[in-house]
Amino acid sequence: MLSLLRRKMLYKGTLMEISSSNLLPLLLGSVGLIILFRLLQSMKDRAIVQDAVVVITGASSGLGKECARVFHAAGARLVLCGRNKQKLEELVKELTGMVNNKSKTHTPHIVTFDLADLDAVRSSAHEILNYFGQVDILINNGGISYRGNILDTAINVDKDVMNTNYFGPIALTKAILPSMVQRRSGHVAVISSVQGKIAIPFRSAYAASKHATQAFFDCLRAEVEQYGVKVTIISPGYIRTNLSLNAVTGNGSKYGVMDKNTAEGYEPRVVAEAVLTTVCRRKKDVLLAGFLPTVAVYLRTLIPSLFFLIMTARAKKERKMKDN
Ligand SMILES: NC(=O)C1=CN([C@@H]2O[C@H](COP(=O)(O)OP(=O)(O)OC[C@H]3O[C@@H](n4cnc5c(N)ncnc54)[C@H](OP(=O)(O)O)[C@@H]3O)[C@@H](O)[C@H]2O)C=CC1
Ligand SMILES: CCCCCCCCCCCCCCCC(=O)OCC(=O)COP(=O)(O)O
Repeated sequence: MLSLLRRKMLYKGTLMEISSSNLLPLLLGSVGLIILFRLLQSMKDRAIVQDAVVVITGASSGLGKECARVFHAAGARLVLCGRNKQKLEELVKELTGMVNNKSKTHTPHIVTFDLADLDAVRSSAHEILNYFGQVDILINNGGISYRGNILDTAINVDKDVMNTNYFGPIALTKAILPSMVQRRSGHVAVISSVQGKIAIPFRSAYAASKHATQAFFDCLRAEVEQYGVKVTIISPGYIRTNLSLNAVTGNGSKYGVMDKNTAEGYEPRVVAEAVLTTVCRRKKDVLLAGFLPTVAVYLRTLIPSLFFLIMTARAKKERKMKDN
């Protein structure tokens, strides 16, 4: 007992010595080590992406556009997908005009198709494979949101949202997957949402499409791991993009409002960089959200009755605000 006490004092004595005379060099050394570690990790990430064929859907705006910037800078051979050819061409112009001293960069290739048109999705996948011979990383990002009350929403709106957010991405994945399995290599990433893990009122079609996405890609991960194909699901909270402006309402019209939550959301650049590191580090499932949404996700699993109460109160509050 006595010897233990003495050792403790000695330990404390050493600490005191360090804190009084050597604290600054120790701190500087630790910071230096952290910086070196980060630098080595980012070099490793770049090496994975350098020259890789990376397909990004929804590359014409928001998160997809930012992912294009980040992956291009890291040296990827990009395939930029979307419906708007002009916007994609402007992005290619911007990317090819960028000066990059860190990586060898490539001129991106454009493929236009509507994710809701499954035949177009399949033929575009074949076009990409014919052109590049392979896809190393597929980033299923393109999507649309929804604002509406279930009672007033036409079933065609639910179908449209499901086609764009779920059937389109899974059709693209299924068309590209056999070539990945054959090569015993490839990575499928999907941008889901916090709403793929919890359902919030007045987002039924969107939350349903993201829950389906989570389920499909969880199944896929388990099924293709043995073939060397990796699957990553990224579920962000609000991001400052045009998502709410482009959202569809219950009667199929455009919502056209920049919501406060969206405007105050994450910078797309921050999320795009997280997508790069998440994919490079082969993470399986990543929630990119603040404190409250994270608590809400845990609450949904651990105390569902409380979560449902909170959501009912939220629906009541939102309806009241709309009525006033
Ligand atoms: N912003 C946010 O708060 C959050 C967004 N997300 C997810 O991030 C992803 C990207 O959205 P974000 O950047 O925010 O929103 P944007 O509206 O800015 O971008 C959506 C992209 O998807 C494309 N797209 C939409 N519909 C179709 C379609 N039918 N066929 C082909 N492409 C289509 C658009 O291309 P175009 O119209 O030019 O064809 C556009 O490039 C989505 O999956 C979204 O669910 C997840 C969590 C939070
Ligand atoms: C301390 C205990 C309190 C616990 C309270 C927890 C309940 C808080 C509710 C939080 C709800 C968060 C919703 C987040 C939604 C989100 O981030 O969605 C991302 C999107 O995909 C945005 O799409 P949208 O079209 O809805 O803008």
